[in-house]
Amino acid sequence: MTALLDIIDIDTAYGQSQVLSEVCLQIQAGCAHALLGRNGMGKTTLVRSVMGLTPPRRGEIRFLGQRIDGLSTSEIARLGIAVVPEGRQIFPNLSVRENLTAFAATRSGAGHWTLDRVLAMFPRLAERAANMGNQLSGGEQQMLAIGRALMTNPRLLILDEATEGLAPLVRAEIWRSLALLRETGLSILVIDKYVERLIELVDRHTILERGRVAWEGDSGALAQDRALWHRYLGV
Ligand SMILES: Nc1ncnc2c1ncn2[C@@H]1O[C@H](COP(=O)(O)OP(=O)(O)OP(=O)(O)O)[C@@H](O)[C@H]1O
Repeated sequence: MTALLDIIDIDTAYGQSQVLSEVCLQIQAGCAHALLGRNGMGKTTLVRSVMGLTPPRRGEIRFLGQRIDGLSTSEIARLGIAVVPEGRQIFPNLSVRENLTAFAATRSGAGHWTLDRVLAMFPRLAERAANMGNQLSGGEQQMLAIGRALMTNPRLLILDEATEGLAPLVRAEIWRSLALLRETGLSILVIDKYVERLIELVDRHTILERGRVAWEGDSGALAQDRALWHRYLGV
């Protein structure tokens, strides 16, 4: 079966500084995958490699069988990969509704997300639909960033530190939304540090250690092996 995303043996560098070495990661359609590792281990760089922002120096990246390393970021996004970046990056001077509709895309066979559906998923955003981006709390901004990514009707949603800096109750709300998204069959790659929540949410995990894959396996195996958490995640 062709994988949805297939990262094959990539090396990625910033100038002289090589950050990723021989990284492989595969996500099947309909699956959720977590990318784990301590700070600075190369998780965001992997996302940048996939999106063509820092293309790999070696190796291949395939999406639905098609090679995407070498394509521009906008071409990759048009194929159906949406990223919710670290730091959210919503438009402060647009309303919630405008932030969402500015990104709407119709792609047959993928998702059919509409403004109404996104607002039904995030009732807090529905209440604040007319508010400006800069009037939202951190959690609401994060929901808006996820909603905006959904409006592109992605085949793969990538979330980089979606719960970073949020209060525990808001974080719980984001985790609930991600679980609902999973139930819709959306494929997800999530970077986060809350390994217990990730074990509940996703099917498979890849742990990066200094830019290399240190471990790969399913939630059952990661849940049982606390030594892995300690060695690679510092928890
Ligand atoms: N634009 C850049 N230029 C040079 N080096 C960079 C750049 N961005 C990141 N790095 C370096 O690459 C390494 C991996 O960073 P990356 O952001 O991918 O890690 P991460 O696992 O996502 O960590 P974090 O959780 O802190 O975001 C780090 O040593 C970092 O200093």
